[in-house]
Amino acid sequence: MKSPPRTGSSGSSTDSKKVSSHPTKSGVQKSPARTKKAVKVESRREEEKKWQAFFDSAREVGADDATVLGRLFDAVAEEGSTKEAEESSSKDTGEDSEYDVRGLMAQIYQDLHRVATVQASKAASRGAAETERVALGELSDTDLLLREVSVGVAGVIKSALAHLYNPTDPQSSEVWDADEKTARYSSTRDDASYARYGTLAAQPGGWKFLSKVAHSAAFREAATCLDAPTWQKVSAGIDSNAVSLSVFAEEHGLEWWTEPARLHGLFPAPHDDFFRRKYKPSKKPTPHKWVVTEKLADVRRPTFDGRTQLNIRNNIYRAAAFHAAPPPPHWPANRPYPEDPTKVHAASLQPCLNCASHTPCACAFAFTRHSSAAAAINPPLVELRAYGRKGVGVRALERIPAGAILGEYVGEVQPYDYRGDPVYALDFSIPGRAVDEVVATISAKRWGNWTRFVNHSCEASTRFRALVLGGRCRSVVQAVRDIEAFEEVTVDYGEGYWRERRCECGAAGCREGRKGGEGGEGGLRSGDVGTVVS
Ligand SMILES: C[S@@+](CC[C@H](N)C(=O)[O-])C[C@H]1O[C@@H](n2cnc3c(N)ncnc32)[C@H](O)[C@@H]1O
Repeated sequence: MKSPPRTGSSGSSTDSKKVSSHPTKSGVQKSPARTKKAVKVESRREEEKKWQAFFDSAREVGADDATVLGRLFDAVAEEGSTKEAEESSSKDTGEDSEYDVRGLMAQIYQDLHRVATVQASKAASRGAAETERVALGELSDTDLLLREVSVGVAGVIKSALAHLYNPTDPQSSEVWDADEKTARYSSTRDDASYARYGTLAAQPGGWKFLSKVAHSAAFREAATCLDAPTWQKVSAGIDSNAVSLSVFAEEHGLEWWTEPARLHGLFPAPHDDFFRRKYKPSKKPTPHKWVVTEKLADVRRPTFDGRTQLNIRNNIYRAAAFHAAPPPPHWPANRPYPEDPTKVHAASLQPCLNCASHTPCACAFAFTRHSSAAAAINPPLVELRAYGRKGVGVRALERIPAGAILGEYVGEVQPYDYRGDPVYALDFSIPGRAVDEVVATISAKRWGNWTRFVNHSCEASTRFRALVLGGRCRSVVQAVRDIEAFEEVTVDYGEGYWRERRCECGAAGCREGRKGGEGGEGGLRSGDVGTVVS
């Protein structure tokens, strides 16, 4: 970021200092705690993998609900007996075998994202050929997945209605049959999920929330399969993230109202109030439009200087902003000025990340969530969230692996000495040249994307990296280590940024603690922002 302001996006030439120069990164002070934590995280990941594989097999295309549930129950029973054996041996090591609530929560966000994406691709491909195939009974994987989801959502809503009609006797086998609009006997009435869904629906805004979260298979499976104490923990997680989950579903364009609308006639007053507003099919998804407030209880739009901050995909260059500006001291002699400094002029020092060409090319980032291609942006599931005195920050909603490029830092391209943005201005130097050879400023105070909200930490989880792609010089945000789900994503703004400000990152190695000490403010050079650990 601009240190008071001038720091800089890191150039490759100075990439590797921070980790080794940071005492706490050596792991010496923290190693016992970290080791224990690492073991726990690893076993949780293994557990996650196992469950994912098993959910995938249980959800194999074409399996009907009864089959899927049958497999789930079998697997849970099997899991139970293995766990018992594991628990008796883990007592020796003093480790607990707690249910991974965090992993489940992350899976719910992933499920909602996946369904929204599949719905969107389905909507985009709706055409004569598709209609014909469906008429012929040739259902695609997408159709089958969406069908499975709507059956699941309808099941959740009907169960919640059943609880509503008969809440007092959870063991009663008389249930409300939504299709026949009558009470009938069911062998599944003792399924705890009725009361669990019913309780969620009974809260203010509950039907709407339930209709959204019901799109997650992990949520439905948890509500059906978990024992009471575990469900209590899970529902606490769901309750405290209800606003976040709800906004996430909306922002990703999840079409959540179809099933409740279809079952509209079953809702008794006053619950049918829920349908007063007519929901329209989703517009374009608009991720990162809202900030979830600190207690995760509400949302607001992000603002700066009283104006709403808006999202863009690419840098905005206005030639007029450069006409009166002097050329930067480091502007290459063989290049005309003014000119868009982010453009590759004739031959770039660094080759294109994708095609290795040094001359301008037409490559573009592949926006693919789990691609390992060098030129892929893996847009992570993240949300904007208020973090106390630090203001808006970014919360990871899934685990992000080290090395992933998370996004490009974009904004308005301004001259190198621009002073109109004291907060979001990022120094921009040509990739391959020294980071302090600043040739432009990327100002994101009004236009930008979620990366502008990444707060600083002296033990950051990402770094700024300057690179060339598709005839453009770019600053991207790249993970320098694995980032856990629900952890705040942070970056190091560089020493200069904090010379006249107070860092509140709270990291053990925070430079704030060294200020005024033994003159320890030196050390890291501007833009010296860590190395990728992969
Ligand atoms: C690039 S912005 C990050 C987004 C910003 N928090 C917001 O609300 O829009 C940088 C500003 O965030 C705040 N900030 C970020 N990291 C901080 C930290 N570690 N300690 C204190 N304030 C921080 C400071 O106000 C800083 O000028």
